[in-house]
Amino acid sequence: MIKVSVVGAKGRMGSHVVEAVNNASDTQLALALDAGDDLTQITPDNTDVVVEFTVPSVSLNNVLTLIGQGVDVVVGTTGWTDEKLAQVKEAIAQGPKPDAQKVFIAPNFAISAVLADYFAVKAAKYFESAEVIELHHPTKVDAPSGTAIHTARGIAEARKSAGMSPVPDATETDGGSRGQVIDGIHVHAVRLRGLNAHEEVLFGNAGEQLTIRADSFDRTSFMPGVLLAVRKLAGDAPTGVTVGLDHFLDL
Ligand SMILES: NC(=O)c1ccc[n+]([C@@H]2O[C@H](COP(=O)([O-])OP(=O)(O)OC[C@H]3O[C@@H](n4cnc5c(N)ncnc54)[C@H](O)[C@@H]3O)[C@@H](O)[C@H]2O)c1
Ligand SMILES: O=C(O)C1=N[C@H](C(=O)O)CCC1
Repeated sequence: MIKVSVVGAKGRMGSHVVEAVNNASDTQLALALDAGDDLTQITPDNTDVVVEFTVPSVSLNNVLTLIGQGVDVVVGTTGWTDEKLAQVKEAIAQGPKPDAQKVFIAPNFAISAVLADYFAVKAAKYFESAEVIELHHPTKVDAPSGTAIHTARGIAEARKSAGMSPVPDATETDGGSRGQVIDGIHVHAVRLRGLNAHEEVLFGNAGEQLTIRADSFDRTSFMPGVLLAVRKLAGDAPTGVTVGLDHFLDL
């Protein structure tokens, strides 16, 4: 049995993870902690893998504490920047198991979203224009979504590798309506009661359009991906920091 502790266990995602861990035949719940709890209760004696779903403002500190505790961590919380990832790598190097520590971070655990992201990166070099629209429930604290940032960066990277020019855009007045520009790609965030987690990637050429869309209607959609990551970390996942569930899929 894989012993799993959950941090952020009372949250929308964390409570689903507790249920998924309790229901899977190869995992068992160790500790379920939330704000105000002492994370140093989590040790290699009681926990094989920690799943962390909290809020972007606290996640880095939680991960640094858990690395200090010598436990492997699956992170679903958003808000990861290159600077934060560098701090995680440094903490691993200075931590109790620098050669064995595993930290896995995924902006999205839903297979639909991971595939949409993957297909978007493949399509990127074939289209002059690209924009990302993400649509979420109105209780989400961050915008744009971590998934949309990841998608925009992937599209930008693919365009750069293909030697493409910036996306065409003659906008002279904006007022914010063109969204946030991430590595040259416009990202638009919609917050609407009734939605859960959705993303559309729009690609355009003269006379044609490709739309790639992923819809997570329910948070249960994230749980197979979370359990896959837990099993990989308890098994043959690479050491160090890995970002993106695509690394654990046969793509
Ligand atoms: N990767 C994915 O597939 C995926 C899917 C959905 C949500 N998310 C992300 O997961 C995060 C959580 O989303 P949510 O909807 O569950 O939020 P939420 O607000 O429902 O839950 C967050 C939980 O974290 C707890 N918390 C706050 N500070 C803490 C601390 N210092 N230590 C421990 N727990 C603390 C809160 O009390 C709360 O219970 C967000 O960043 C969201 O974008 C990722
Ligand atoms: O509900 C959320 O919050 C979600 N956050 C992630 C993101 O920001 O990309 C994944 C989708 C759901």
